[in-house]
Amino acid sequence: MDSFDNRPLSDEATPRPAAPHRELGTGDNGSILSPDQLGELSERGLTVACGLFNERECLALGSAYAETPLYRSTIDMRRHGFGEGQYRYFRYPLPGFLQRHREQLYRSLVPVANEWRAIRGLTSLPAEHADYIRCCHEAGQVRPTPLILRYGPGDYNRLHQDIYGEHVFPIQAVVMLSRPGEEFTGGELVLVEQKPRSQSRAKVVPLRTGDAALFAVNEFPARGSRGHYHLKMRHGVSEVLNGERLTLGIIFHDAR
Ligand SMILES: O=C(O)CCC(=O)C(=O)O
Ligand SMILES: [Fe+2]
Repeated sequence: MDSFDNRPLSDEATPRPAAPHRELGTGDNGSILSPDQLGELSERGLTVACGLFNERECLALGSAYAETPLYRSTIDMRRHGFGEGQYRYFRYPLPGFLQRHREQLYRSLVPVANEWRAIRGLTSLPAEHADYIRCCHEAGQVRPTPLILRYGPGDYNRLHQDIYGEHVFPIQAVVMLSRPGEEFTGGELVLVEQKPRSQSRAKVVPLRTGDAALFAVNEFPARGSRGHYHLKMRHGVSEVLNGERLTLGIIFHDAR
């Protein structure tokens, strides 16, 4: 069972000043993302949902980093040439609220994913994550991909793409669990966009605690004068200068 959900989440933690949150969930489109956010994601391959995770959820996930039984594997980034730092993939069942966020986010993101797929001439993905994950599992992609990443001073994450098999849900989320500027400095999330026959463009994504960056996993379409072209995306993290930086990654496909 999901013991994680029953753990006492301390309400006595030092209250953080509330960030001025961008509106989440207009209700009109049944999405936790506003039409503006979905439009920005669709056209630019990136949007930020401020305060998607609340303070309790961030604290709970941050302090759960040390709880080994929650994870299926722990990766030393240096050993694999991925950078410096460590990350841990959750095992199933995911903590209840993480499972709910993954399903709810999927439901909000799948219209953009399907719009991108239609431009590529690909079939639509199911509206519900449970049905999508069944397709992954049937294709042998059975290992859960949500993860927590931990970076200390000098740690960083090389530019990469999180593709784990034939099934690739084209959007992923990175949620900031730590308090930037207080708990760590440096460590910016960086996206690099590659337009065909052009030099690369970098985008630094400022995130506060609980904010989620939502961005293209491998590519997204843009309209050109002669139809669509595709921009390749890679993401990484600049060097952490001081302190400890924890993030949650939510990837919607599973891994082989
Ligand atoms: O730590 C970050 O900001 C990036 C995490 C990441 O690469 C991922 O979740 O796929
Ligand atoms: Fe990643």
